[in-house]
Formats: sequence, structure tokens, C-alpha cells
Amino acid sequence: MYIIEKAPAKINLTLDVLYKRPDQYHEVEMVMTTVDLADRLEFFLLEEDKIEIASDNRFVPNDERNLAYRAAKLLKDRYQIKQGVRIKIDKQIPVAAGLAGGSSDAAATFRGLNRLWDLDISLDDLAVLGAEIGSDVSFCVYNSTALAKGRGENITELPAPPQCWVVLAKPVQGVSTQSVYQSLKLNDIEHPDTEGMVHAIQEGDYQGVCHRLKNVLEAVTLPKKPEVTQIKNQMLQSGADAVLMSGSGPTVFALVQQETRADRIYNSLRGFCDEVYVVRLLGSQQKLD
Ligand SMILES: C[C@](O)(CO)[C@H](O)COP(=O)(O)OP(=O)(O)OC[C@H]1O[C@@H](n2ccc(N)nc2=O)[C@H](O)[C@@H]1O
Ligand SMILES: Nc1ncnc2c1ncn2[C@@H]1O[C@H](COP(=O)(O)OP(=O)(O)OP(=O)(O)O)[C@@H](O)[C@H]1O
Repeated sequence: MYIIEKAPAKINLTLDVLYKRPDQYHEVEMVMTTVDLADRLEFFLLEEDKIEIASDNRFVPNDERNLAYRAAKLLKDRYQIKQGVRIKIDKQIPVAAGLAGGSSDAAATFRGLNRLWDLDISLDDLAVLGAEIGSDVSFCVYNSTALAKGRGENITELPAPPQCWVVLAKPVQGVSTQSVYQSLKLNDIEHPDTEGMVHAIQEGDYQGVCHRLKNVLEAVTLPKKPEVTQIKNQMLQSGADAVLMSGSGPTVFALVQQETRADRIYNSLRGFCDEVYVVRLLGSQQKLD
């Protein structure tokens, strides 16, 4: 028996940091949504009590460091599952990119094993469990559009934003999320209009969404990676409605409503950047096939 789950990438439409907490994490407020760029995970039932990971990407570990492995182990331990699983990961989301690829694989593993092992756990319970693996995992369990608070695990779902194309471009070298948060100057933050973004999404106001894109972590990553600013400028010159870095970076995304403009942006980035994708905004779980 085997099961397939898709693990879509997320983008941050806003990312605000409020303060540093005693546990060393940062209290955040972020509006996040999903795009149609997804890893594909296959789950094969094993009668033996073991977890095997196979992935085709040399940057992704095939052992207990893999977030999908950690998700499977957590479910096995918490629900005392005696069966095992072989998880095959077809990686499409760039690694260490600010697109939550590993977190989405962990969340897809929860959903896949919930079916494979017939556990009948609610998404809400899986989201609570997800926070034990990483701050972005709870959001990825729902795969929708949401306001995330706390360290990222406190999720309020939102409607899908107005439809548009998303052009994603990832500079060659990834960044470490931990070092970006550590370098953030907390007294020097220009905060996004999170409430305004939530309102714009609720109203289906595409221009309102575009005007409010903001990520305070750009202040750390942009000076360290000049290519991020170059890509943003190139996207704007080629007709993007709005551009932003996602998460801790370095991936940049452009929003655009016309497909021809998305193609123009894509073409203008070739040569600049190896990893460029034109995808649809998903925004809700139902749109995932
Ligand atoms: C940048 C974002 O991707 C935006 O969605 C997330 O905030 C980060 O999510 P993530 O990669 O799942 O993060 P985790 O694996 O939980 O944490 C990685 C590291 O980032 C820092 N971190 C993360 C989340 C948070 N709210 N405050 C933090 O300071 C911590 O140093 C932590 O050790
Ligand atoms: N299934 C996985 N897919 C990708 N990376 C993984 C996975 N499991 C573990 N990792 C490790 O996690 C690190 C971060 O990868 P990931 O692609 O999740 O980063 P990210 O997109 O920047 O995450 P975030 O946006 O949540 O900060 C990688 O260096 C990789 O070694």
C-alpha cells in the first residue's frame, strides 16, 4: 500500500518581528500563503518497525536529520505505531530558500502517515505536534493562507488572496534562518501593516495586498546578498506589480496578474539566476490536487 502527498512551498506576504523571547525565539506576526511549487512525497507501508528516507537531492539528508524523518518518528512515538514507512521525496522546492521546503515535507509526512497508518488525527492536532519540529510546520499542516503569531505556530486561517501569478527566483547560495534572526536589529524595525494586509486579503483587494508586502528580515539579508536587491529591481523593471523576499531569504517573489508579464519577468531573469519558477498562487488547501 502506498500514498502520495504534495508539499507546497510557502511565501511570506508580511513578516514582522515584535520582540525576542526568553526562549531565544522571536515573537512574530506573519501573513503566509502557498504557491503551486511542491515537493511530492510517496509513503510505502513497511511491516518492520523502521523509517526509511530516500530523496534525489544532494542537499537533503537521507537520515534522522530530514524533517520528514523527524515528523514520522514523532508520530510513531506519540501514537505508539509499530508499523514502519519508506518515504520517497521528489524535491522540487529549492533548499534553504525561505520557502519552508523542509517544513512542508514534515507537514506532508504528518498528513500522509495519518492516512497510511489510519490514525484519524485532526489537522489542528497535527499542527500542534508540528510546532515540536519547527516554527513553520504548523502553517504547512493547513497549507492555506494564514496569519501566524507566536513563534509561527499560532495559526489563524484566512481566505485565499486574489488569484495571480508568482515568479520565484532563488540566488545560488541559501541562508541560515538562525543567523538572519540573530543579526536583526530589534530597535530599528519598520513594521509592516499586518492588519491592513489581513483586511486586503479578506476584501479580495489585489492592489491592497501588493502595497502592503513587507518583510523585516530583508533589512538583514539584503545588505549581505546584493543579488537579492538586483533581482527585485529586475523584476520591477520587467513589470512586476510588487516584489518581496520570502522568509529569511534569499528567494525573491514577484506578484503579477498578467501571464505575459510573468513570462517577461521569467525571461529577464535567465542568466541572472539559475532557479526561476513561474507558478500560480494556491492560497487554500482545496486547490491542491
Ligand atoms: C523565517 C520563517 O521561515 C518565516 O516563515 C520562520 O520564522 C522560520 O521558521 P523555521 O525555519 O521553521 O524555524 P525553526 O526551525 O523553528 O528555527 C530556526 C531558527 O530560527 C530562529 N527563529 C525561528 C523562528 C522564530 N519565530 N524566531 C527565531 O528566532 C531561531 O534561532 C531558530 O533556532
Ligand atoms: N525534507 C527536507 N527538505 C529540505 N531540507 C531539509 C529537509 N530535511 C532537512 N533539511 C535541512 O534543512 C535545511 C533548511 O532547509 P529548508 O529548505 O527547509 O529551508 P528554508 O526553506 O529556508 O526553511 P524556512 O523557510 O522554514 O526557514 C537544509 O539545509 C537541509 O539540510
